[in-house]
Amino acid sequence: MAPDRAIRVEQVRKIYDTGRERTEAVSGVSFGVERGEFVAILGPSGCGKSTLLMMCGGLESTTSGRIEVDGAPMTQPRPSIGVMFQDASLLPWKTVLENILFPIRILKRPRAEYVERARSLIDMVGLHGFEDKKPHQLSGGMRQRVAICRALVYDPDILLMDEPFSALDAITRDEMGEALLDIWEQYTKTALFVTHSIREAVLLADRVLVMTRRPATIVEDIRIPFGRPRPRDIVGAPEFNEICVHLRSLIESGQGANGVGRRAGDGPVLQPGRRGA
Ligand SMILES: Nc1ncnc2c1ncn2[C@@H]1O[C@H](COP(=O)(O)OP(=O)(O)OP(=O)(O)O)[C@@H](O)[C@H]1O
Repeated sequence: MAPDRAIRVEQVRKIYDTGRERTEAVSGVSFGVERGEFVAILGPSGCGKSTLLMMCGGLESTTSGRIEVDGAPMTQPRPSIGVMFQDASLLPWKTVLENILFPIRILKRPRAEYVERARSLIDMVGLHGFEDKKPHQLSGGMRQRVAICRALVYDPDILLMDEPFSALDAITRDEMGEALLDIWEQYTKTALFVTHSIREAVLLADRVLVMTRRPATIVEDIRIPFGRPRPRDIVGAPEFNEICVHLRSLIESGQGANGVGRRAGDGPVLQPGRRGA
């Protein structure tokens, strides 16, 4: 395994068997994520994206295949992996600061060493002055900002995010995308990010994996040609739009089920670099 490969997924398959019903959610998926890389997973609803993410976090078992994180088989959750879900799931009786510091308590780390980091994350996501508020006093976007801080406070190497902004309105969602870009530029982590939003995937990611309908396989692995720091106005560039259109057509066609997928290393379908990104 390449030393800078943070996540390696090899021929992973997942069948949910409830006794009465067998559902093949993921079928023979393979990919790698380099250290410091931000990889988005896009695909139709119900295709198995969350299942794949949970398996990478050790929160769900694989039926067959292998997942390695930092070179070791992934069998159970680890402190080096932070997770963030669609629902912020904050503790309603705790303040913003205490919610952010909650993982420190769970991991039995010395709280005093993390308070400053928690406060700087709070500032970074624009929540300065809200440290002592309770979740019900915050908007949905603010709660998700708290959840980002909570996922990052103990400095995990890898962040797994499952549609973290999908419950938000379009404007707040854009703001959250920008907040995440800001954070990324300061604390580069390895990230696996599940989203339904093509635009969000192209704005945030270094690579986008496009999945087919269930059982999910990867139909395309495309490298996003925009560097970092990523200009916020990139969303208005014709090339940005061109990539989005291409991804949309792939998802809508649902093509590739049990077929051969493309990898970023195979050469970009769009060859965007040649268009002077
Ligand atoms: N615990 C479970 N038991 C049985 N079936 C499950 C379980 N979790 C998920 N599934 C099934 O596996 C399939 C994939 O679900 P998953 O949540 O991974 O898809 P998804 O792509 O993340 O969906 P969405 O985009 O709608 O959130 C679905 O058919 C779902 O019903």
